[in-house]
Amino acid sequence: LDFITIQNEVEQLLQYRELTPRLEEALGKFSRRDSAEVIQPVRTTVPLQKHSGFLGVMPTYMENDGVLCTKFVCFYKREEGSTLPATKATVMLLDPEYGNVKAVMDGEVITGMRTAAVSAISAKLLMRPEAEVLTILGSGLQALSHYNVFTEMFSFKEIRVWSRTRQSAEGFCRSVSGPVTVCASVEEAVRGADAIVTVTRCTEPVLFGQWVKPGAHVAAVGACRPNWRELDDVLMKEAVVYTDSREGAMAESGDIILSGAEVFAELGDVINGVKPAHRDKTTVFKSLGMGVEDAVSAQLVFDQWKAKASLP
Ligand SMILES: NC(=O)C1=CN([C@@H]2O[C@H](COP(=O)(O)OP(=O)(O)OC[C@H]3O[C@@H](n4cnc5c(N)ncnc54)[C@H](O)[C@@H]3O)[C@@H](O)[C@H]2O)C=CC1
Ligand SMILES: O=C(O)C1=NCCCC1
Repeated sequence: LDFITIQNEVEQLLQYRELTPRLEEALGKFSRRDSAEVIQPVRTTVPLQKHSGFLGVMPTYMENDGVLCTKFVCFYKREEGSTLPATKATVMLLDPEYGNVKAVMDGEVITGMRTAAVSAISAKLLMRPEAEVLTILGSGLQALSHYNVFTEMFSFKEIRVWSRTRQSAEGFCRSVSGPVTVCASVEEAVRGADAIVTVTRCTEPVLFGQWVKPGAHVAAVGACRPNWRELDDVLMKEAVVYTDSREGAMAESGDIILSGAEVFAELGDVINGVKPAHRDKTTVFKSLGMGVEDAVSAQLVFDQWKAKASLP
């Protein structure tokens, strides 16, 4: 086997049931900073000024696991009303011994599922167990993958969705089954919510601390540039802030850099038992996305693909 391209099959090959435990393990490995486990530099970002976008290159090597991977992801601000996707990604698996490409796969499903699964891990660790109300701000690709994994892993009594236009929030609700309601404003959507997922392309705060119930858990997924925001200073300063990578957060998260909020821990520190999970407090998990998440996802896709094709 020399080189394969796995495109549309990724969706069939990747299941949260198998992916989520691998991601949890990978987050723990990353936070140990052992170079035999994970080498993952902060992503290199090249501005695509003419197109209001960025190319992110995300290499990762997991020596003990024999996994060498890189993702290329372009992400864009996009004009209001644009139907073009916010991100477009390709994932490449390489043989670490010879350097040859083992597989090239479409990164859209991987990016959607691994990001949502990591947010769900943050909720498993940091959300109050009696949580009943989930709010999703945004109605795009990440909103759907977050809806799917959060409803698979938890039993919310009520799910609220807000989007910039009522039409897109209604379209989202029609595309899923379950107890979902459309909210007319962010305030209406988040007041009283136990868990809040922010998956917007906004560059100014959309979620304000004054509306957030004390003890709620926020998984903040958008605003991945140092001058972009989704959350306001009040929320960032009142909450206990967790992230996927401290270095990534200090380089890329406008919510952390501009608010001056302190990062309390990485999710991996909680998984490794070296930092506590403050479930009793308001918590923010600031997600930037990591190459190691793509690496374990791509390896899982590759293993499943090989098993399906009955290859050695
Ligand atoms: N942390 C991570 O690992 C990752 C983060 N992302 C980020 O997550 C966000 C969502 O990604 P997708 O769902 O793929 O995008 P999408 O384009 O499919 O959906 C974006 C949503 O944001 C809304 N939106 C756009 N501009 C807005 C504004 N100014 N205010 C409020 N809402 C606005 C859109 O109406 C839409 O509902 C993006 O910011 C993306 O860069 C994406 C992939 C991974
Ligand atoms: O990790 C990723 O993949 C991304 N993170 C932030 C912006 C778009 C893609």
